[in-house]
Amino acid sequence: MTTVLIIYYSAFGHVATLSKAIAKGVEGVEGVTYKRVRIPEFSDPNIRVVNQRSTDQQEGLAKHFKLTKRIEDYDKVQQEQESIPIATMDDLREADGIIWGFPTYLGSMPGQVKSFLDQAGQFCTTGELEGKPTALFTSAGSIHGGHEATLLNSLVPLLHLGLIFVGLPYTKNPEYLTDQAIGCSPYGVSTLAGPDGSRTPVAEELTMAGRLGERVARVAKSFTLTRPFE
Ligand SMILES: Cc1cc2nc3c(=O)[nH]c(=O)nc-3n(C[C@H](O)[C@H](O)[C@H](O)COP(=O)(O)O)c2cc1C
Repeated sequence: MTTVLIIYYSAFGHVATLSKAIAKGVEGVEGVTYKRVRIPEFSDPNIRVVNQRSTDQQEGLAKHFKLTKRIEDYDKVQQEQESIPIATMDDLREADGIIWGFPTYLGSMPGQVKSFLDQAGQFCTTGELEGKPTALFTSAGSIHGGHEATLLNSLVPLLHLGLIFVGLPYTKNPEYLTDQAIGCSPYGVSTLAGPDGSRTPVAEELTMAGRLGERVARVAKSFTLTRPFE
């Protein structure tokens, strides 16, 4: 059996929702299963972004663009995810394919994810992840907030690890060829949380998320059978 690892960090649940849609796509491929794990929050509460704003800011841009929603929402999402296992280095070793998901923070990956990836730096020298297919998904506050930039710049560390990037091609994903503000692009899956975080992933984004899972699953299965890099 081929196993695709879906590894994610989510503060307010948008990325967690996408991870479930991706899992459905993976398990739709015969002979492939998935393991869904989460990258943990920083153990020091003082450096968690969610704690930066203890009171609502009612002035200027902060009134419109709420980077962090209410702490109650954050706590609820974290509780819902308690049953999801914490990601380990062995999860990466054992997977035949790896799909990474995280919110867009300042047009890039959150520190929690970078910190986890830095631990995985050991695999640059051992080569244990080389040749495994990989893909990315993210959530951003706004259509112009850098979801595509995040997917693109997050590819860099994955290439250092020798992973083989799988995107989301045009002909199979006509939904993103639109003038409507929805996520997803050739670089991977994305959703838009909205400036106040109230938007949830729409049907088109969830459909494309499933297709990305399916695509990685097909490549991983094929690599498992043919072992092209051995
Ligand atoms: C520190 C921080 C930085 C953020 N930076 C961006 C950004 O650069 N662009 C953007 O569109 N949204 C930005 N956001 C909004 C998040 O992307 C949004 O809350 C996220 O998509 C929600 O995903 P989640 O529900 O899985 O946590 C930022 C949020 C935080 C907390």
